[in-house]
Amino acid sequence: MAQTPVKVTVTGAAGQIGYALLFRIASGQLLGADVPVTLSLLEIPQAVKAAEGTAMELDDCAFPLLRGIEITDDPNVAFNGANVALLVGAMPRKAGMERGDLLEANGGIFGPQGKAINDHAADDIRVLVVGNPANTNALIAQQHAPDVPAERFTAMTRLDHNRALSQLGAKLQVPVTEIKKMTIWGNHSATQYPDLFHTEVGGKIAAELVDEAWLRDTFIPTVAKRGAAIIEARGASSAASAANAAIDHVYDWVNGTEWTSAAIPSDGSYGVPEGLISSFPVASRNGKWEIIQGLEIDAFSRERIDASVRELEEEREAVRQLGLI
Ligand SMILES: NC(=O)C1=CN([C@@H]2O[C@H](COP(=O)(O)OP(=O)(O)OC[C@H]3O[C@@H](n4cnc5c(N)ncnc54)[C@H](O)[C@@H]3O)[C@@H](O)[C@H]2O)C=CC1
Ligand SMILES: O=C([O-])CC(=O)C(=O)O
Repeated sequence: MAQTPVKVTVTGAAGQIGYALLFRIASGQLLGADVPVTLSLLEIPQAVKAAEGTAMELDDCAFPLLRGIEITDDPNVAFNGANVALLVGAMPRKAGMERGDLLEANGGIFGPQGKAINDHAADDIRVLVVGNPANTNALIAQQHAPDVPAERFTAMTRLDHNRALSQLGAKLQVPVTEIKKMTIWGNHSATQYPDLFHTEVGGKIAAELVDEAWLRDTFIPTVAKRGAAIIEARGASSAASAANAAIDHVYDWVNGTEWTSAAIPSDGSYGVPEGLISSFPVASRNGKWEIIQGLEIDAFSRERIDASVRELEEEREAVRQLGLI
């Protein structure tokens, strides 16, 4: 019997990440080379025409797995029956905007989208928030979806994870495939903590293979500030690498992995207050993320995890004050 296609909804579909993402989803890289998909493209009214142009190009690829494309400016339509939702569309920070302005603008986007997911998505809906500030946008959406299991709302730190793999691989002159157990903790922001104290290369702990000054003064800031460095170099924020990370996140969530990084609702593990959507070392088993337990956290790591978690708490408090959750 023919397999029912999986409905994948992408918001901000006409944006630069959307353009890098949709073709890869349609080609089977998001879920697997044997899984048919339908795409639902959600945009604001002014960008619907551009999304239609992207849909024309998707048609022109004649992807064997692509069974339909829907384009809409109505979240209730876009999320109706959705199995996977990639929330990419967001208001980017502009000159003169404070964090609070950004949180408020995005609350207006992610609250209604969370509600539409709650009311219309399929029972197995999985949500990945890419739009910044990703962790707190995910929290806002989740808080508007009380009927959806809380752990189905996640935010993307896989790009940070991949950046960390690449930086370490270059430093040690090893292929990224030889690096195991990389971990990003905390917020997808400059306070994030890429942790090499549990990372293994050839069976050795990575932090012991590099000098402390490089770890502290080069590796951590390079990974944490890579987004800004890309903007500086390219004149636009990361797009293909962000789309690639979104593909990695969902593929591993659905198909399983023994170790990666994802921002998922905290259950209180490692002193991260329950409910915050914070990045952890995670495995995925039977389609569910699990926080990897039992890691020793030394004072160096503790201080950095706590700083990033504090920022997440401040963001949560700010959106509470704004009445967004
Ligand atoms: N978590 C991560 O690692 C990363 C996150 N990002 C974030 O991803 C977001 C998207 O980035 P780009 O694609 O480069 O931006 P972009 O500006 O090229 O595209 C955003 C699209 O979202 C649409 N949009 C705005 N409000 C919407 C709404 N309410 N519903 C549906 N669509 C809406 C816009 O019309 C636009 O087409 C930004 O917030 C960016 O900061 C970017 C890179 C990495
Ligand atoms: O920094 C930005 O604005 C885009 C982003 O999230 C990243 O590249 O990590």
